[in-house]
Amino acid sequence: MSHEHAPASPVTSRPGTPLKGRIRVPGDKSISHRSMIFGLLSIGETRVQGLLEGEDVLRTAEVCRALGAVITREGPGRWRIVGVGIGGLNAPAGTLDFGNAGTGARLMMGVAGSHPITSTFDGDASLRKRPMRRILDPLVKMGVSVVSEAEGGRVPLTLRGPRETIPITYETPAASAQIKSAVLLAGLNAPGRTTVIEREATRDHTERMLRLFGAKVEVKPHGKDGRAITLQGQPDLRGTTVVVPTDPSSAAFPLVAALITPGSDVVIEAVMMNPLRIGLITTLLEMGASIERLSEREEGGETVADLRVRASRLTGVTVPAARAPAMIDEYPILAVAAAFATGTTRMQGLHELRVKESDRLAAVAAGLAAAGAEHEIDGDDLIVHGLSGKVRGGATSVATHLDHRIAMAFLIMGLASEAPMTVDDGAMIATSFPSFIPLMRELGAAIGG
Ligand SMILES: O=C(O)C1=C[C@@H](OP(=O)(O)O)[C@@H](O)[C@H](O)C1
Ligand SMILES: C=C(OP(=O)(O)O)C(=O)O
Repeated sequence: MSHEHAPASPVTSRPGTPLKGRIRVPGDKSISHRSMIFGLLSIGETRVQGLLEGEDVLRTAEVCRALGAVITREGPGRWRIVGVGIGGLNAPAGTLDFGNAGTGARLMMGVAGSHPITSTFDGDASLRKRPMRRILDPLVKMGVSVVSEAEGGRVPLTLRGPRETIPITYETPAASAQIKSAVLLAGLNAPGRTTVIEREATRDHTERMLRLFGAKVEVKPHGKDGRAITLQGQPDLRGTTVVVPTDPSSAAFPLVAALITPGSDVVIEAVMMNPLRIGLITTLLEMGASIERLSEREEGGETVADLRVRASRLTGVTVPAARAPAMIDEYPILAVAAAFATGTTRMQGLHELRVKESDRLAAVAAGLAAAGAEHEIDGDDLIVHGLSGKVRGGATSVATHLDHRIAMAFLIMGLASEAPMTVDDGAMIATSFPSFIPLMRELGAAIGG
């Protein structure tokens, strides 16, 4: 059953030698999901290089197959998708099971919901707790019927698309690339112009990929930090080649590991430097981190850089709420860095963390407490009082709540704390970063089951 998992597998990390070497993390999860979805919605063949072969993306691939795409794996990270084109989706035979993947589920609600088919969405126990009303509200305005849903707009839920989808102008109620993308993807099958207004700019991978596949998209500034994105509906998307740059949200883990483990000197190769994704690097530089951006170049339409990271004395800072969209998935690992810093780090405006794979504010606070790291939650702010490099560690079972980023963050903590750290379940790491443990071991980290 989709909402059940194999028995938990605990993982332990231990303090050891400095981290040394060069690694390259896998492809970006956001772009990988989207490359499958755009492949499905195109006519002809799409070839993907550097796809993240994590469980979340593989679920999206499976769903694209159920909707009619022919998808083949041609080698490591190399995939071929033959799409059905906008308007051409097949009615799926069974439930669309997204496992742990919020991005996959929410974006595909826009895709399937805007077609005259009935589709049922489900996922694991974590996905079943996450709010979907934020996607259903705009889709209903576009003419989509929500046939049934679990209490409070959660999966399992069933959508039926209208004969003709209605183009809308919609202002997103939260800074969320998933909401923006669901509406734009639904707008692809609506005659006329669909506009999404966001008060704060969020990751722009959907807009970039729309253009790459041949859609007309206008992006205008809106207010102080926002954008208005307008799409001309029912374009002919044409299959193309997608080169997936590496995932800065995965690079964040070895990066912080090198900063907090004394004597470390590591290069993380070809990290995607999309400005809407690198709020963590900005923050760590403000904290005094030694991070050099080397050999900047283009890969897959994005700037990438090799990051040379050396162990550093970090100082606490205030992270403004306005930076949250550019580092939304990085707060758990920033909280770990902050525990090793000198002074207090205040991370402001973290309400969206409560609706991720777990309530990440609560999960981070519990993990910090188990490791003897001082912290407080003040409304939507997380405050960590740094221990100047001397974190006790020694937690014997940090509760990960089916959340990959909680698992990885506290395993990184254990590389530099005084006593080892054990997380209750490492299985979910495979959703976004299946090679996390082998790559960290390549750098000399002591992490094991
Ligand atoms: O659009 C995307 O690919 C993502 C958007 C973010 O979610 P929200 O849109 O809910 O902020 C992020 O947390 C998630 O990991 C990936
Ligand atoms: C929030 C995340 O992903 P998703 O919303 O796709 O489950 C994440 O990867 O940290």
